[in-house]
Amino acid sequence: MTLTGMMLIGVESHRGRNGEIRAIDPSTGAALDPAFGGGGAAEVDRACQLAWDAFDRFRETAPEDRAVFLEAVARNILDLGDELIVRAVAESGLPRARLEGERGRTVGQLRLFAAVVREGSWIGARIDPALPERAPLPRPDLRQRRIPLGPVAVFGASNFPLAFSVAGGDTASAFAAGCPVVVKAHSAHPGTSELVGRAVQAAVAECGLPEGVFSLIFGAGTSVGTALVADPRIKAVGFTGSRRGGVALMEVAAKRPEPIPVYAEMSSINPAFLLPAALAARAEALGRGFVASLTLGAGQFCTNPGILLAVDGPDLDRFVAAAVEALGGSAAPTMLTPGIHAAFDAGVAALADNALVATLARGLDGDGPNQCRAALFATTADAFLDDPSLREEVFGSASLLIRCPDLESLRAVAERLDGQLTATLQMDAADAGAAAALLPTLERKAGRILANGWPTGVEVCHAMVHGGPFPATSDSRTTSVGTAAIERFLRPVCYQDIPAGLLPESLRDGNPLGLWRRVDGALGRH
Ligand SMILES: NC(=O)C1=CN([C@@H]2O[C@H](COP(=O)(O)OP(=O)(O)OC[C@H]3O[C@@H](n4cnc5c(N)ncnc54)[C@H](O)[C@@H]3O)[C@@H](O)[C@H]2O)C=CC1
Ligand SMILES: O=C(O)CCC(=O)C(=O)O
Repeated sequence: MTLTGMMLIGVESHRGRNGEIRAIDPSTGAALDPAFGGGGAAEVDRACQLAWDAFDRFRETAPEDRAVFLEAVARNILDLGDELIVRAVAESGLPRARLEGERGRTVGQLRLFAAVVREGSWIGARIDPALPERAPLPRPDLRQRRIPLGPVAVFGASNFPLAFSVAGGDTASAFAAGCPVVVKAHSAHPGTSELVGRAVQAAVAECGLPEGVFSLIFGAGTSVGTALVADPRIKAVGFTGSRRGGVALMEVAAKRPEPIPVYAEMSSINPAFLLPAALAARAEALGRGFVASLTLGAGQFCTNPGILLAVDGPDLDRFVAAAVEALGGSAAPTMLTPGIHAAFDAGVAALADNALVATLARGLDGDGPNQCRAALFATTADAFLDDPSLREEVFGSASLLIRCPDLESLRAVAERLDGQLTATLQMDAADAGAAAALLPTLERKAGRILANGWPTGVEVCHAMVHGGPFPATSDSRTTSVGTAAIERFLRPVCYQDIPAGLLPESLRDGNPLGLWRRVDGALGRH
């Protein structure tokens, strides 16, 4: 498919006139063709109007029809074949195998949400039949279901050009809920975005859905994203990116005459606790495992293990020696964009220049542009508690070890951490007491707590929580990965004494959709 550099507004392809966006191949620094025209207020207005016009029809599509649509999107993405992977490699610097895996995850997510839509429990049907004879007051007939919020603005993420981008988890979960989607493409991968966007656009047409179910807009600065979030027809936002960008969009959403929810996944340093018995038993293996997780994908995961906490002593020294050796031999992969590379270098330089921080190891230097030279630093618990700058995320393969005098101080540091996507316990049976003492703190701080693994690698499943208190996300009540992500885009409506003919199918007597429903308090397929 020839890339056109055009935005997709409903069924139309539309050339933007607000400046040009060109992808950069970060491995060479070369600008890639074609130039993509940036959008403006007119395109945002048109896409939002189409999305609004599509909403009432799309939200009442039968579950089977919506599932078929999600599956069509998945199939069309696969049908793009190698062209998609080649373009994504060129625009992101990520290796082919990683992008092939990410495509599999993207398609798998869409299909999983198709299964969720068919299964139907997301509708949350509840029925409390009327009790006309109840004394002293009769009870009316009350029926509840959940409906989608409305059109959703989705911001593609730079670090997952497929799985967190145009047809990524935010879009899949919004479609599953019945929300039209307007995507603001990430300017780092406009070609990948156009290809996937065309796959979605084609699926909308194939399934006979209203054109406004999907639009894709480009924009180099912040104005397109700001206008989108401010638009009164947009009712929720999905975002993965920087804390600054996420907070800016939260403010735009909060200042609207009608504020809307923003589900922003932003910044997390993902503490890993190396507990004493685990260190004593396998310090060297832990050191190597940690470096493998830290350097995976040039550390460009929001789940990257950015700080380590352990009680100081000879076992920790063994861990450090193994980690230093592994990290010292680690190659320098290409980072996603020149901007992300510059931010990484600045973050590493700030740590290296901090008088309270020691540099333990640096990875191998690269010989091309935008390469990530991994870094491991160490500091003390007191220094970490005194200097808030040490709690900031350095996006890329950089991590800070906090040497604590004892378990009590390790807990005190944990207590001062900001909200996190993950918290990791490296523990053996003899660490159970220390782990139990940490757990209440970790539950308050993190969305996912894991033992004896590393936080990179997020399973897409029903029980996953990829979320957490601020600044990990803007709303700790939800997840952006896994089937529970659909909850973000739904709200309950109660129907009181509404005549049977006007009730939605999901709430009708006889359960025509065969849903699990809570009837008079009892859950069943009735
Ligand atoms: N924690 C995480 O998962 C991630 C964190 N990052 C961090 O973000 C930095 C920059 O990377 P990007 O991916 O470009 O993220 P970004 O937050 O700068 O941009 C993401 C998207 O939001 C839009 N945007 C940003 N600020 C905005 C504003 N004020 N108003 C309206 N729209 C706005 C951008 O145009 C882009 O489409 C990285 O160096 C890294 O520190 C990046 C990717 C993932
Ligand atoms: O590792 C994953 O699957 C998710 C990571 C993520 O959300 C991110 O890096 O932005």
